[in-house]
Amino acid sequence: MILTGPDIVAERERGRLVLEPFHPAQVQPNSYDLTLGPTLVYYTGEVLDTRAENPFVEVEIPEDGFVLEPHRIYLGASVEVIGSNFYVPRISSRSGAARLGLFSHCTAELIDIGSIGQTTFQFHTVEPLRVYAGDRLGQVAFVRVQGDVVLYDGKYQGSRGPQPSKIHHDAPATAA
Ligand SMILES: Nc1ccn([C@H]2C[C@H](O)[C@@H](COP(=O)(O)OP(=O)(O)OP(=O)(O)O)O2)c(=O)n1
Repeated sequence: MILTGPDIVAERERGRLVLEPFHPAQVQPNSYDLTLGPTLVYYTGEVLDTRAENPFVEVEIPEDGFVLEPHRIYLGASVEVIGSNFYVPRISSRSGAARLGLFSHCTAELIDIGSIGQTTFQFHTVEPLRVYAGDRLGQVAFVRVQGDVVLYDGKYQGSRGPQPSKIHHDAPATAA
């Protein structure tokens, strides 16, 4: 089950979920709009590698916007710090952005219960698309859980700004 907008407001007031900064205008019927922060990160290597640190550059989005190009992944961050020890936040594009061909995450939509931070958008665009810092491109919904809760304590805890992949830090899988 997904919290309604009024329940998101009430649960935030009870301290059961984090949405900071909070603006009532960003509350939607069953989600909260997420805003693009001022920086974007993209990788510079020709081939990305799951077992190595991938070089990247960080750019400030100019006042007149930054054009996202297809065939590239851009990492951005939500202005909002989000999370909950009681619900699972789930992020997605706002429909208005999706209607322009913008994917705001690259299949990583689930935020772990107990993970509190600025969400990393993984932007992928179908056509060249100009975006601006402050655009409300994403949204977060809060899903009720069932079962015992184990709070997240992973490598992206407390994220601020766009976070490149840290998958190369994973311990190698042991042979079966
Ligand atoms: N679009 C997303 C998806 C996830 N996260 C953050 C919150 C999640 O709680 C954390 C970890 O997500 P996953 O468990 O999906 O990622 P990994 O398994 O790679 O990381 P870990 O090993 O830390 O669990 O990353 C994020 O900021 N933005």
